[in-house]
Amino acid sequence: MAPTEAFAPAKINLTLHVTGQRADGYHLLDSLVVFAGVGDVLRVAPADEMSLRVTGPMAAGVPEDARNLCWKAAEAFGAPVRIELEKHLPAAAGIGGGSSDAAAVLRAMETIYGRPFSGDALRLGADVPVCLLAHAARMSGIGEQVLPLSQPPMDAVLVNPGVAVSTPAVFKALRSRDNPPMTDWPLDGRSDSTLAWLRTMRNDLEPPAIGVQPVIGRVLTALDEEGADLARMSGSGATCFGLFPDGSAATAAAAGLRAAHPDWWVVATTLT
Ligand SMILES: C[C@@](CO)(OP(=O)(O)O)[C@H](O)COP(=O)(O)OP(=O)(O)OC[C@H]1O[C@@H](n2ccc(N)nc2=O)[C@H](O)[C@@H]1O
Ligand SMILES: Nc1ncnc2c1ncn2[C@@H]1O[C@H](COP(=O)(O)OP(=O)(O)O)[C@@H](O)[C@H]1O
Repeated sequence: MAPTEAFAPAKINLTLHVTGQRADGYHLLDSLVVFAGVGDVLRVAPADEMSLRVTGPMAAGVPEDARNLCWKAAEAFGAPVRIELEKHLPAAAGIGGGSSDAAAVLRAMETIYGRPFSGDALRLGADVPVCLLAHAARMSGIGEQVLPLSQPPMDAVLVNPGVAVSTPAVFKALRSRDNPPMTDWPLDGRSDSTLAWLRTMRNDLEPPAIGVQPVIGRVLTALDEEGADLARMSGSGATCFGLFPDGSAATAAAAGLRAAHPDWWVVATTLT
């Protein structure tokens, strides 16, 4: 039987407000999440026992055993499968690579076995519910509340400076845990009003992440210098995104960033 293919797009937090902390230590979030055109590719097929092979340009260091979220997702679905993960996204990068991979495995298994995933996606990771939706959404709670919304497509450049960032370390370095939630966003679907609103929003994890990895500050400056309308970090970092007026401006900015920083991961893409 031919493997079922599933795409695992990069998750981008256009905003990430930390609004409180639960007694168990998890933080309450209010985040506008979108998905990029770039991502990992999963090939999943039924098998007698679980196996995982990781290939692709970003495979180095990604676990090929039960530590991988893909493996955990298949176990949660409840059937052994053979998985090939073609890794294009940097890991530990604030773009939900592992979570999006896990969600793609669940989607592929839903197709293969003809039944919906009946487990709790949140138990796999706080980002897995929104990645299972794979559509623009307001994410709240600790990640379990996901409200789909329509969002004008945005031309963007994603930049990762090649440093892995630990999500718990960034949350730990956060100074204020009780910050205001997002305000209501414009409903007119216009790119200019969405951009103006986004500029007034925040990623509360950006200052602590810059404290942990100062190169993130240099990425944001480089995106500003390439003419981004808005430059901000995604998730707990270190990947940052720049929003550009159109696709050709994003492509030109990406070329400039690659020339100046050949060791950085730089991709022009569309966020939807
Ligand atoms: C910060 C976010 C924003 O979208 O993205 P990433 O930076 O991971 O991409 C996510 O909330 C991360 O989701 P995910 O990476 O799935 O988190 P988990 O594995 O569940 O948790 C990793 C650790 O992050 C912290 N954590 C995570 C989510 C949350 N709402 N509060 C937390 O305090 C906890 O220290 C937890 O032990
Ligand atoms: N499928 C996967 N892809 C990448 N990393 C994974 C995967 N499964 C487990 N991991 C582990 O999870 C950690 C966090 O990776 P990732 O999900 O990409 O980061 P983030 O939570 O910042 O978006 C990595 O350090 C890696 O060891």
